[in-house]
Amino acid sequence: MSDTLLHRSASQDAEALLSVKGLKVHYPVRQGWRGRSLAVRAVDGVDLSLRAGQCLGLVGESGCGKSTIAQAILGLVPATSGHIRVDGHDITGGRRADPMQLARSAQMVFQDPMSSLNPRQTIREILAGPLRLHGMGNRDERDARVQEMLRLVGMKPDAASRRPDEFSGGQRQRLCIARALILNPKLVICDEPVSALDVSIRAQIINLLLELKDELGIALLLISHDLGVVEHMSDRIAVMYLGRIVEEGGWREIFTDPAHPYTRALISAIPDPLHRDQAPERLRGEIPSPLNPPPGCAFHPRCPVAMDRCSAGANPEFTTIGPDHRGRCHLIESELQDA
Ligand SMILES: Nc1ncnc2c1ncn2[C@@H]1O[C@H](COP(=O)(O)OP(=O)(O)OP(=O)(O)O)[C@@H](O)[C@H]1O
Repeated sequence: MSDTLLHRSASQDAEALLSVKGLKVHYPVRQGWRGRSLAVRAVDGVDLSLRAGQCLGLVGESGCGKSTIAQAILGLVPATSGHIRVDGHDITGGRRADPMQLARSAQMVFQDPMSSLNPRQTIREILAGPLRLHGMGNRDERDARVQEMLRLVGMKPDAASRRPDEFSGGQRQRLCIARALILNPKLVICDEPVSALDVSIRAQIINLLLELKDELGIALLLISHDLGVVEHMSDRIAVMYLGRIVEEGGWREIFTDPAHPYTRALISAIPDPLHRDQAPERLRGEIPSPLNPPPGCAFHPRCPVAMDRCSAGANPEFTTIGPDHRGRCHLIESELQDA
């Protein structure tokens, strides 16, 4: 890596609200009855960096390790190795973060707003719950904060005395967003925030998240297998395949000049004619098991342009494509050498 890039990434990290370095999360499993111990390499050496006011889209097929990264950032699964810093707090390396402190720094919006709100509680009780847990404010102050949050997410004041089943899916997701923001976190992880919603209201929730990001200066980590949503929301994108980032860069780099065959295949599957200047490169087969990843480049069995060297040796290292663009692929290495 060039000195300039090293310098750039060091200065980016200095400003980063979220910094993930060399993260591995391996789940131990046993094969068969009294079988040998194996490891599911759900996350296998991931670096990520995200600044305040920025949205980083983490995209990849189901099972590639996106949710495991989110859980590790929230301290819900232990890192096997590597480091995670959230808002200046190291939450790995043996010094587990104070869960209360971490909850004030990072919160999550889940995919399914139906199941993530307790149907027996009023919206006031649901939203004020985190404030009570953290001993913040008296009853009047908590009520005022609940009203402030309802306003922020575009809900009427009388929503506070109602229960979740009185609201539509889109309104419930607004309420989940209000609950995630009530402690004033600096990082919000959105795991498939619109995929359970009607297509007609997805844009409203996406726009709300973008407005809140700008208004509050929060950092958004958007997890999705839907590149259309990621394209709409993200400033930067990291494309993940079988536990590793295979390409990352700014919005423009990823969507106008995708370099990795996996990214190209994902983009060609977006149902938007603007991105279909070439015949779609359909992905062959299923994502392999992280219990037994393919040798060489893990993507080679499904890659439409795989070469002999892709199935041999180690997974490719990152190649720098541009100032804000890098990818792991032997083809990228060869193309840059030939250029
Ligand atoms: N507790 C666990 N024990 C063993 N393996 C697990 C565990 N949790 C997840 N995995 C495996 O780790 C891999 C990554 O899972 P993860 O849920 O992080 O992927 P994902 O990209 O978020 O998928 P999805 O989009 O379906 O949520 C998968 O192969 C999954 O089966």
